[in-house]
Amino acid sequence: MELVRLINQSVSFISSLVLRCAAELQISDHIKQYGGPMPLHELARSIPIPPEKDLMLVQLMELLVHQGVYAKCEAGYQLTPTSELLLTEGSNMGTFVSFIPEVFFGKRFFTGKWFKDTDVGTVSELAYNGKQIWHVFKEKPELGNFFNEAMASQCKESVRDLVASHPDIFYGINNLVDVGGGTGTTVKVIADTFPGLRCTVFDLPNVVENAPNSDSFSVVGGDMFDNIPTADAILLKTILHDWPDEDCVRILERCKEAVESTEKNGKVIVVDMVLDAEVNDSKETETKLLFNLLLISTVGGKERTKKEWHDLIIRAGYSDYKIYPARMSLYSVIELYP
Ligand SMILES: C[S@@+](CC[C@H](N)C(=O)[O-])C[C@H]1O[C@@H](n2cnc3c(N)ncnc32)[C@H](O)[C@@H]1O
Ligand SMILES: O=c1cc(-c2ccc(O)cc2)oc2c(O)c(O)ccc12
Repeated sequence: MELVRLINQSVSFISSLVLRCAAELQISDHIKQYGGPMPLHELARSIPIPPEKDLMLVQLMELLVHQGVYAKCEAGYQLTPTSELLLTEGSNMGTFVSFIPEVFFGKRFFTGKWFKDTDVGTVSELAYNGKQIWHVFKEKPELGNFFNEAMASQCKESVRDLVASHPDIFYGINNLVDVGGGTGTTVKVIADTFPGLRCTVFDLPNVVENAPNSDSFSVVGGDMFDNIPTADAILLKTILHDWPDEDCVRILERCKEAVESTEKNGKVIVVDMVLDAEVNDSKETETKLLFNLLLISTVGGKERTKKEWHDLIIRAGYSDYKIYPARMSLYSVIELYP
């Protein structure tokens, strides 16, 4: 068993690559368009791939069926709720699963040498002359656009989950600013769900300049460490996990100032992982631990336990907070009250 476990883990990188391959070949879209269980040869011709590679496609599908990403019956391959998430006309998470950080940071990730090196800093700082990824993205817009699209492509699903599980969070507020909201995917879903709510996306100028023109939300460019537009509610969705504690305290202080300067009893809504929250699924804890390592190494952030969230919120001067358990996704909602 131990040997199998070790070998399994050492070849597990293939799982990420095969998933990326399925996304790039748009296998989910082809099966959906076929309209029923899709035989292998139909899938192969529809993609299309050269007939000499059919056998390779069989092996790829075998693994994905074994892992529950696709299903198979006698007549052919079928979608499962997991592979439906890759549908272009649906959640469209293809860009997210295609985001392989090696493209950004080279191969320095988690090598023994990297651990032993006296060089400290994130892999981004080591690969790009001491620069944080947010600055690299400004200089290399093609990398920045890929990252923003990857974030946007996982947003739809997690925000739909958020508004469905916790609609009450948005009741009674007139305006909301999504700080670090990228190109507006999150605020679009929120504004479409709550049409009376005025929404603004706030992010670095080089990011919001790529936001689509929309009647549903407005756009402001700026730096969240300097000044955040005032609002009844500030949303921080997967922002604080990018930063070490001292920076999070600064961001939370700016957010507190922004919600305190309105007439309403404002609040800050944090959407992020809670490492020791109740879990719905056995994969959840492992996924949180994987993300934790990813963030520590790429941006110098981390996922946090309930105690770490408590300490951060109190240090930033908030009087109270409430953690809502995650219902369907990895993310919990934490409401902060000034
Ligand atoms: C992990 S992404 C989260 C995007 C989005 N909230 C989501 O849930 O997908 C972090 C975002 O923070 C933005 N960001 C980084 N530094 C920032 C700063 N100093 N001021 C404003 N936004 C910043 C990035 O441009 C990026 O869009
Ligand atoms: O540096 C990253 C990388 C990711 C990432 C990696 C692999 C995927 O299939 C998707 C995403 O996500 C990040 C993230 O969410 C973040 O807040 C900062 C950095 C990164």
